[in-house]
Amino acid sequence: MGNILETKDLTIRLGGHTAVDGVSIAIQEKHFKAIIGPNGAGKTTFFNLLSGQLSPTKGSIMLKGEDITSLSPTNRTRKGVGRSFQITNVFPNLTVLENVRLAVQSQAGIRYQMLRHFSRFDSVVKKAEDHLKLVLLDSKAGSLACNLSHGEKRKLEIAMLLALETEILLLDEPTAGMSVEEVPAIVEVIKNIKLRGERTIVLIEHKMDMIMELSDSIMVLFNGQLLADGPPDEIVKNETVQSAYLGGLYNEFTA
Ligand SMILES: Nc1ncnc2c1ncn2[C@@H]1O[C@H](COP(=O)(O)OP(=O)(O)OP(=O)(O)O)[C@@H](O)[C@H]1O
Repeated sequence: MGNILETKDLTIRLGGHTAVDGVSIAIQEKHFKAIIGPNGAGKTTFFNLLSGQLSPTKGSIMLKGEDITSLSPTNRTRKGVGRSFQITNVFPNLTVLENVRLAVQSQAGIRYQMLRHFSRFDSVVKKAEDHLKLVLLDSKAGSLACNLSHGEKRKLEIAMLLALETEILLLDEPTAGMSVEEVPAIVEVIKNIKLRGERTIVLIEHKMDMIMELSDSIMVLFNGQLLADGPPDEIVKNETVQSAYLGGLYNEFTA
């Protein structure tokens, strides 16, 4: 399978600091890549560059061979690069199903005026229900989004991201802020998405057991630079990576 996403010498300076420094990677179609690195390594900044929230100082981003470096986030989503919604994109006073339905509707480009006939759009509802099943949230379809637990809200965000039907999913720490009990469910959700084999997934995470279980490959950022990129078993044995983590995240890395 060919590369779906590539970066070449991707670099950004922020406030006099090079947050991402000359990163060149290639991600194959349907691949599951994790991005790890100590706090401040540049992981989120790298994601912001991929999704278009930030523009690089130098370098380029290619999607299936097309240069998308100067495209807006919306246009990148249209082309197939989807990033998980933040809680702020969720309508708190709509039900879970209505939130996902609106995301499906926006992807399908159905016009606002047609919203009143929305219940007739069986296929839209069906798609929304499928996405909710995949994220194990179908039992909460009728609940108001504001009444969900933190973990359930993260699942809803993922369902809304799935609704955009992008080939690439960028998941930025989906377990952030979750209680220990909530984590296995989100791992299950991401595993389900992976098992469907339809998407390329790029995941930022700190939880090493989750990364080891899900990833085809792991890239390690350190001080904005690409320290290593390879299969999980190679990465955990990599001495440079181990010593980088000795700086403070050693326990996390070996957990
Ligand atoms: N807007 C900004 N202006 C100046 N510096 C920034 C800005 N955004 C990020 N940085 C700096 O860039 C570096 C990389 O930050 P980034 O948030 O990408 O790291 P990270 O690997 O995602 O960290 P964490 O694991 O803590 O989320 C940090 O030193 C951070 O302070």
